[in-house]
Amino acid sequence: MLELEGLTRRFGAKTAVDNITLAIAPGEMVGVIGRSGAGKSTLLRMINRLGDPTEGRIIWRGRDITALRGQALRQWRSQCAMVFQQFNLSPRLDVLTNVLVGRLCHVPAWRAVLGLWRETDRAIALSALEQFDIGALAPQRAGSLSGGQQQRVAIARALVQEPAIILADEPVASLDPRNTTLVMDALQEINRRFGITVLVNLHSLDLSRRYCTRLVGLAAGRLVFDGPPEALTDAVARSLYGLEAAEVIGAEPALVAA
Ligand SMILES: Nc1ncnc2c1ncn2[C@@H]1O[C@H](COP(=O)(O)OP(=O)(O)OP(=O)(O)O)[C@@H](O)[C@H]1O
Repeated sequence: MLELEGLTRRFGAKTAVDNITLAIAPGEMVGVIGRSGAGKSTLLRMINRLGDPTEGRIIWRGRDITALRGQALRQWRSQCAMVFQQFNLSPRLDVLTNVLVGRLCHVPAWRAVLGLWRETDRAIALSALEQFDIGALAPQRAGSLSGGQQQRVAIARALVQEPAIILADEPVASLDPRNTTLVMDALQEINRRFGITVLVNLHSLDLSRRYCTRLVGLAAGRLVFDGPPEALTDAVARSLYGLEAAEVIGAEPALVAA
C-alpha cells in the first residue's frame, strides 16, 4: 500500500500540491488528471522523491519514506520507477544499453562502469524489449528511434528495474494517436501481467477513462475527485478542467458551454 498523508509542496507563495491524502492499493492503475498546472507532476515527483514535500508524509508498506537519504533513498527509487514525457534516454547509446540502465540497482556498480553486463541481465533487457515488440531495435542508437519507440524503450527500462510502482509523468503528451495507444497498452500490460501499480499523469480524459481503474482529479493542487472512471461525469470533468473541458472531454465547445 502506498499512502500519502497531507502531502503538500509549496514553491514560494505558490502551493503546487495542497494537503493530498490518498491510499493506493497494490496493482491499481491510477490516472492522475487535471488541467495544466494542477500539480500532477509535482505530486508524482514527490512520490519518487525527486522533489521533497514541504509538509506531509509518504508511507510505503507501513514505512515512512519521506526523509530517506543515501542508500535507502536509492532503494526506494529502485522500487518506484519513473517514466518521463521526454523519455530521458541516452540518445547516443544503443537501445539495449539504455534498457540495461534499469538493471543498475541489481548489479554491482563496477560491472556497469566497465560495461560488463551479465548475460542474464542482457536476456532480461532483451525480453522486456520483445514484450513491447521492439526487440529488433536493440542494437540501434536510441536517438534514431521515433518518439513512440523511445517511450516503449523507457518503459522497458522501468520494467527491468522490477519495481513495485511505475510513475509515468505525461508519458504520451508528445506522441501521435497510434503511438499513444502503443505506449498506453504497454503500461496497461505491465500493470495487468506483473501486478505493478501504475500512477500515470494524463491530460486526456478519454485515455484516462479507457485505461485506468481509478481516477484522481487535482485542481489547484487539491484533490477534487477520487473514484472509478464511471463516476467521473462530464459535469465533474467540466468543473475539473474549466475552459479546457471541451478539449479533454472531446465534446464540441458549444455543448460544453451549454
Ligand atoms: N520548480 C518550481 N518552481 C516554482 N513553481 C513550480 C515549480 N514546479 C512547479 N511549479 C508550479 O506548481 C504548479 C503545479 O505544477 P505542475 O507541473 O505540478 O502541474 P501539472 O499539473 O503537472 O501541469 P502540466 O500538465 O502543465 O505539467 C504550477 O503552478 C507550476 O508553475
